[in-house]
Amino acid sequence: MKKLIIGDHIVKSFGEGDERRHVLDGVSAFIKEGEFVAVMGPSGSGKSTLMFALSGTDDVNGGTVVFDNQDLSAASENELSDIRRTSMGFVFQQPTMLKNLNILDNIILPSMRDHRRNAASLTIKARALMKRVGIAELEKRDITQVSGGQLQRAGICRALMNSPRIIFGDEPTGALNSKSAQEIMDIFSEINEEGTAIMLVTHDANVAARTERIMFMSDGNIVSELQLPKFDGTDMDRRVESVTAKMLEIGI
Ligand SMILES: Nc1ncnc2c1ncn2[C@@H]1O[C@H](COP(=O)(O)OP(=O)(O)OP(=O)(O)O)[C@@H](O)[C@H]1O
Repeated sequence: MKKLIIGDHIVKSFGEGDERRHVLDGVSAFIKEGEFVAVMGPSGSGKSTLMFALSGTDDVNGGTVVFDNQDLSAASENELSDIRRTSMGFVFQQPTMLKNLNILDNIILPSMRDHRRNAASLTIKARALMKRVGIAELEKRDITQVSGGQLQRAGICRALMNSPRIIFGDEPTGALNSKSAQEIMDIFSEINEEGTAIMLVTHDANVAARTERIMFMSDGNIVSELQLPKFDGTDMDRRVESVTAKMLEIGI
C-alpha cells in the first residue's frame, strides 16, 4: 500500500537557550493509505507532538513531512488549513464543542466553512453519520445532556463530515469507561475497514491491540514497532498479550 504520510527526520524543539529541548529528535515515521496505527510510549515521550507534526498542525524545526505527495513543511498556513479541513479528521480525549449549540449543529459547524456544500446536504450527511454511530436520537440535545461516550461518538461524526483520508486520535478513549472505549474502538475499526487511515495515540494496550502497527516512542524517537494482523474481531486476548509483552520488553 502507498504511503499517505511520510515524516523524515523530524525535529521539534521547545524552549530557548539552555532550556531548549528536542521533543522530537530526528524521528522518521510513515502511515500507509488505509493503515490503522497506534503510537505508545511514556508520558512526555513525544507522541502527541509527533501526531501534530505528521498532521501539519504544528510546524517542525527540522526534517520534512509529506502528505499525499505534498510537502507540508513548505506549505502556507492557508494550504495547511485546507489540507487539514478536507483530508484529515481529528478526535481528542474531550471533544471541544460549543455549549450553545446542539449536537447536530456542533457536528456540522466546522464543515460550514466548505462553501461547496450547503446546510441541507451537510445535515443529511451528519444525520447519516449519527445514525451509523448510534446517536441519531440525540441531535437536538445540548452537549451537557449526553454521556461521555455519546459525546465522543459525536466527535467522531464531526471528524468524518469531510470524508477524510486519515483520522488522528489523541487518547480518544482516555476519558471513557472500558465498555464505551471498546464501542468507540468498534466504530474506529469499521471506519478503517472502509479505507480511512487512522493514527491513535494511546496508553491503553486494549486500544493499541486493535490496530495493525504500533510505534513505540521514547525520548522523542521511535524505538520499536510491533506489527499485528488486521483485527478481525478474534484473538483479542493474544493481541493484548503481545502488546503488553512488547511494552515490558522496552520498559514502558
Ligand atoms: N507547546 C509546548 N511548549 C513546551 N513544551 C512542550 C509543548 N508541547 C509539548 N511540550 C513538551 O514536549 C514533551 C512531549 O510532549 P507530548 O505531549 O508530545 O508527550 P506525550 O508522549 O504525548 O505525553 P502524554 O502521554 O503525557 O500525553 C513534554 O515534555 C512536553 O512538556
